[in-house]
Amino acid sequence: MVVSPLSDAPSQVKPGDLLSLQITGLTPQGDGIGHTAGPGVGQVVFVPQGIPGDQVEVRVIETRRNYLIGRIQSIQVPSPERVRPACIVADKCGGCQWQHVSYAMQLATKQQILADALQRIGGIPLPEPVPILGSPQPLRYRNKVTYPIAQPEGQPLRMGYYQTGSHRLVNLNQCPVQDERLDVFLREIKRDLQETGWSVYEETRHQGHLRHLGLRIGRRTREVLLTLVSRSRRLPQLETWAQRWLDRYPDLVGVCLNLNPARTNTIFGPQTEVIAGRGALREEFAGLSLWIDSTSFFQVNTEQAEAFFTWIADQLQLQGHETLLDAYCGIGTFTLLLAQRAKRVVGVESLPEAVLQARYNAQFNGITSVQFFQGTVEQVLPTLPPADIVVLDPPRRGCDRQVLETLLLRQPQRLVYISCHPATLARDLQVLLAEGSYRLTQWRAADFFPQTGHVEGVAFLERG
Ligand SMILES: C[S@@+](CC[C@H](N)C(=O)[O-])C[C@H]1O[C@@H](n2cnc3c(N)ncnc32)[C@H](O)[C@@H]1O
Repeated sequence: MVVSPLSDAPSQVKPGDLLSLQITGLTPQGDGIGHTAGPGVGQVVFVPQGIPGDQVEVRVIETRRNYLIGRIQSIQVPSPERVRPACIVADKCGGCQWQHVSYAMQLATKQQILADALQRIGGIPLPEPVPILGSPQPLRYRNKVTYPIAQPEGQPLRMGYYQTGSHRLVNLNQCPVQDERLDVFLREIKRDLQETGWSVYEETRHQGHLRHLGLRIGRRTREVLLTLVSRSRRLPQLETWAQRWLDRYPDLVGVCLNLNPARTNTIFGPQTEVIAGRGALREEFAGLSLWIDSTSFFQVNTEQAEAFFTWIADQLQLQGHETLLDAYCGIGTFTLLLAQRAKRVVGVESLPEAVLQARYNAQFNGITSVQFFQGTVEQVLPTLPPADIVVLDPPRRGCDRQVLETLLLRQPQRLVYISCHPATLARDLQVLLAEGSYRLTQWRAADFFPQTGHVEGVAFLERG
């Protein structure tokens, strides 16, 4: 039965019904949003692969209390923003969600996602649309990839990304969002891994060894670091294979082994050893020369991180006499950039190996006006002398409540909150703005992950 949305009452829709819909919204997960007719705007229908502007006929495959899920049967009128995906497995691979959406629409949607979070979760009225900094490259931007490996019984070894919402691997031979110089490693190392005869990890039984292949590239230096993640060291002739790869690829500077014996979805385990070559690659970033190892956090989109961090530093208009605290500083990427413009910068980071790299990077670049502390921001912040400006760049879960309370107590003149998750940014801003001691002076979105629904945001707060 085809149900016209104009005559349809929401409660009557059943699995199997056909609906004719106009798609008006897009979720970060890549689902189009439409509405049935009915009282008010009708019932929400999520339509995988639908995009705003599409007129579609969908088959209802699931009915829930508050929404329906429909599968596209036919696109009656395609949206002008619908584009041909750059990737041949875009409809299966869970790596990207928005390959079929024009880059202009991706940016506009990300602006809206950040605005919605700030307004609805943070209760922050926004007088104007949120500006956004688009990525210099919408494709071929990733400097790092980590591929799960699988080998179903009697079949060739597979390597790629999981299908959306599952642990079924989509086998890849190239990926249009990763640096093109990594494609050859993906193809040829996969072939070699099959030849090694190493047993591949099987997650349901927690058996086998080889789990992931990690690749990282210095976009400016071309240096590549290859990391195998394994449940144990039982990979016969690993050293021979590692040396063979170093001899074969002039840009490959090191082969590492990360041991992850746990039954977990977390990719890296706590221990990494260098099998051949070096354990870190060198990269040029905003006038700095950085050393980056295989497992520490480094922004995945080098050019965009450089543009965004430089823009943020420009907005601060540092005069050279300020003291700053860079909380959640990773390997000191932003800390060292800021140190070139301020009197003194302190970085705080929980991962010991990232702190070691940050200290080494400071020394390597001849920067003496920085100091790095290892520990959680919650623990370390109360012990530090006051800073004029505090930069926060926490992981997706946002700041610990204790961190926000310490900041409200200490009241630094300015706060800069950089975030990779609009919902937690909005939640934390609401706390910081609640008492009226801070006001929001500027905000902006940035696209670090084109072809996906992820969006970064930054908010500037000033005391008084
Ligand atoms: C989003 S990254 C930002 C890194 C850095 N600002 C950059 O752009 O390269 C967040 C960092 O916070 C660290 N981290 C996570 N929780 C932390 C905590 N409670 N205290 C200190 N650092 C933490 C992570 O190890 C990671 O390096």
